[in-house]
Amino acid sequence: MTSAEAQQRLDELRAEIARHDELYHRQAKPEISDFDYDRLKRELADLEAAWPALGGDNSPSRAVGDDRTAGFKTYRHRERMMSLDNTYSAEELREFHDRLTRDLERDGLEFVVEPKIDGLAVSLTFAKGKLVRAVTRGNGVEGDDITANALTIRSLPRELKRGPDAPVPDVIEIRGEIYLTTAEFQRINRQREEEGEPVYANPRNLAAGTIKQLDAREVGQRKLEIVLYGRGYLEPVAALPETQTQFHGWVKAWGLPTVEKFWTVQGADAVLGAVQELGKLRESFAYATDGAVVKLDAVALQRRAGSTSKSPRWAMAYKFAPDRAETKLLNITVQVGRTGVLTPVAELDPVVLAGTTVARATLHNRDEIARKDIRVGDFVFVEKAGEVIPAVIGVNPARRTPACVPYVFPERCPVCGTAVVQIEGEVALRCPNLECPVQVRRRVQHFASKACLDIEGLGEAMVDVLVEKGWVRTLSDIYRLRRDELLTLGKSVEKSTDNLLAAIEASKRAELWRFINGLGIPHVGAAAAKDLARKFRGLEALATAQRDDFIQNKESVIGGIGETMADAILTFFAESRNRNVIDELVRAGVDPIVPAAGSALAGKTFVLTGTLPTLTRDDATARIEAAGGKVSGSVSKKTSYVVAGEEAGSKLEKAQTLGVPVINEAELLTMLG
Ligand SMILES: NC(=O)c1ccc[n+]([C@@H]2O[C@H](COP(=O)([O-])OP(=O)(O)OC[C@H]3O[C@@H](n4cnc5c(N)ncnc54)[C@H](O)[C@@H]3O)[C@@H](O)[C@H]2O)c1
Ligand SMILES: [Zn+2]
Repeated sequence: MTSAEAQQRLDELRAEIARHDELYHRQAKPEISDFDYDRLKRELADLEAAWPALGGDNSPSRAVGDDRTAGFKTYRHRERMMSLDNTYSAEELREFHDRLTRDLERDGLEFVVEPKIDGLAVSLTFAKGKLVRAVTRGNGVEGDDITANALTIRSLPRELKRGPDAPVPDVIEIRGEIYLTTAEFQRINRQREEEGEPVYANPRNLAAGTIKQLDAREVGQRKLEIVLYGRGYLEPVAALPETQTQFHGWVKAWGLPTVEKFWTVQGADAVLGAVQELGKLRESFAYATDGAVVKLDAVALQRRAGSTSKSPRWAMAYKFAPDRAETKLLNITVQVGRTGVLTPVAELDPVVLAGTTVARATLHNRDEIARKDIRVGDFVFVEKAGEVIPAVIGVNPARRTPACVPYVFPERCPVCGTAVVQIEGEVALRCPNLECPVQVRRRVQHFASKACLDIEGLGEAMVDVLVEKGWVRTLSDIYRLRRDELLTLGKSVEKSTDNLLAAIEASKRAELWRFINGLGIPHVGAAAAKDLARKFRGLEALATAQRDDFIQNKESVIGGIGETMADAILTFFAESRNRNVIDELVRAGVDPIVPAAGSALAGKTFVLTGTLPTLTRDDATARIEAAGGKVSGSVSKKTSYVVAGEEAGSKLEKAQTLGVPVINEAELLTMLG
């Protein structure tokens, strides 16, 4: 390789890695597997080592991947948050051990082997034992302040337990990982699938995407968890633990969630033994792990070993390679979701991967298939790591036969035949036909479901029948169902038909937010629907809203409705057919209940705690009561909201344990209108 060639490859690699860093850390939407990413990183490191003259001060090999995103205040860590050097090779793990033995001139070094939790790094600051702040890693120097979102984590204590076994320092940054359990990951993905939204590829991406939502109430609807294992800044320095093993004991004594298991061992063989044991045990852990972290146990030795610009020299991540198998791609099918998104799915010759039989795998979208040139009849590599959804990562070109022709993505919806479209800025292709039977079915099912109009008797099976018969093509058709037609559905359906028609009739007077939720606007869930109902007080007003009804000077006007949601709402109603749905619903007699003006808070109970920035307690109470709400002194399950200010105390804690929504003064003022 000439110097010019090396330079060219370096430039390519640096650009490519920077792009994947952005996708992974900031957008939580990686395009390639960690394994492939780590390979690119390794190639870069090797090239940089071979060509030290070819610069690279700004190289991604020198920096920590940056997760900072718009909408959050940033906060400077008192001590930097680092990344870890990683390897997939046992041999290199040995070299790490031998290097430290040499550098520290000491035999029989002790190491701690911990699970490497595949979540999102977070730093918690406790001052005088109280949790005051949660911050993401960011660029290592400063991160996003996600305190409000972290407070939705029920297993996170607000205060460190004091006891004889663990001194509570004046100030300490405790590092750990925010994650989603496998069960919660699957629950959310199932729901997304039902709603025709793309599913998340793994729990890590979903956790990362969740913690960066701007509405803490939306975050609270996904059950995030946390585990703590590391230490940042600490004051006074005399309170430093002697070993990492001791620190784990403290974390536990303070009452914080700790890693499920760790090993304290001596020598390279024992380290590898522990890593192997972890490899077997990790399937039983509540969180996804992508490897082991091996750390020098003695804190004094850690300090002697020091760190590079990016990672400590006293620790190393050993990553487990994902399970990979080769199998034949029998077919590609295309599914249509509620919002019309077309998702290609690989139908595979069944193969065993990471302990389960895999017969289908996601192909993401048209661009992915084209980029990897995946063809029906190819032998493909399928990969699955832990809880990750199996994915086709590429083809084996050596086994391609001439009969395999390039895959042509359907230009028409496989269900209704309408020409598909691509919305600007999206990779997905959609069937734009709002009357497409699959979409109609999913939309009507959503509209009638418990979270929306809650129409009894209009379950998924019934909706299927109505759509199949052609009686329901749009939401408003529900309100035009004919008794005589329904009676043709079978014998002795008279009673159930009358019940169904009565339930449908009653739903015309449901609360406004239920209709808003029922429209199926992307990104708009129940919490947002309630905010929108309070603000717009009618379907037509919402349908004709302008951008500045949502966002002014880049600031959100309606608490809880950020830019993504505002755009989704405007795009939705820019489609004339969606606006027609509103007109038709109104014409069909739909007349949602809107809380009367001046009683915006009717039936709601508030509890105030802490000092609010501008309102006194009496002011706040008077304004809540004027709007028809009640103010109570203690938090219970019946409390609608806790309004928390500076130095909020036990009431805030109680609200969090009971799952009562917590709002700040600004959100209260928005509710008051
Ligand atoms: N697929 C992609 O496109 C893509 C892009 C960028 C990064 N990545 C992946 O992200 C990672 C790189 O990011 P990184 O800098 O966070 O490195 P890393 O994840 O390899 O290691 C550092 C992180 O490990 C975490 N960690 C988990 N358990 C730990 C424990 N017990 N002790 C200490 N730390 C622990 C910490 O949050 C720490 O920040 C790599 O795994 C890489 O594969 C993937
Ligand atoms: Zn269609």
